[in-house]
Amino acid sequence: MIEVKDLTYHYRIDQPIQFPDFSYQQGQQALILGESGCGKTTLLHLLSGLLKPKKGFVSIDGKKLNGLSGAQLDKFRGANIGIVFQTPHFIEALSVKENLQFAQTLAGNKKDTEAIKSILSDLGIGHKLNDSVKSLSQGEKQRVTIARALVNQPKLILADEPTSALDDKNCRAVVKLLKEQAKKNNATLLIVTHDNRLNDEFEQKLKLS
Ligand SMILES: Nc1ncnc2c1ncn2[C@@H]1O[C@H](COP(=O)(O)OP(=O)(O)OP(=O)(O)O)[C@@H](O)[C@H]1O
Repeated sequence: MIEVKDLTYHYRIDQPIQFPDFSYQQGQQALILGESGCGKTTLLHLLSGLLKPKKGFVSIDGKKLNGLSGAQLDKFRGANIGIVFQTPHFIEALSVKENLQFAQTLAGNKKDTEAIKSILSDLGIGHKLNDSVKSLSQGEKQRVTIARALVNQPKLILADEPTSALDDKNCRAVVKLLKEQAKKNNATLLIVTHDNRLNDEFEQKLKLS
């Protein structure tokens, strides 16, 4: 489903970041672990095509991201990849529903309020549908971030440190939600983190150094 080979990136040419080769099948769930600064966010941006590798490739469903133009990449990402970013960012002037509808439109899909209601209800925030995102608590914002990553039923879900700011209870809840939602859609789930609390939750682990 996803394959990474010879992947190298650098922000400064004298400081290359090399990543190990790996591949995961459709529906697999894995943790990508590593200390702060080792390149986790960089890897996630490479996997989603937000950064272009200096060497090597990322291939998703047999399609090498390097070969796609900017516009093709945007479309491919919208249709196939859901990203849970480290810090939630929404269009503040819009409601939860409108933010999620916007994500559907961006991916080239029709607005589907029923699908939005269903995901929000799975995430325990169905009653927040028409609320302004500005009015949400941090934990609720985190759930809307997850909802936005899932709303287009992506084949691949990438999450960047989704639990590092959460207490133990919410940490367990967010991991459970991500795993359940990925399973429901048979999506591949990759979580990059330095949160060791997630260690026991996943059989598949990849360590970056
Ligand atoms: N825009 C940038 N310009 C220059 N260097 C950068 C940039 N972004 C990241 N780096 C450097 O690249 C390395 C990897 O950064 P990255 O953010 O991928 O690490 P990380 O493992 O996600 O860290 P953390 O766990 O602290 O978020 C770090 O040394 C960082 O300082």
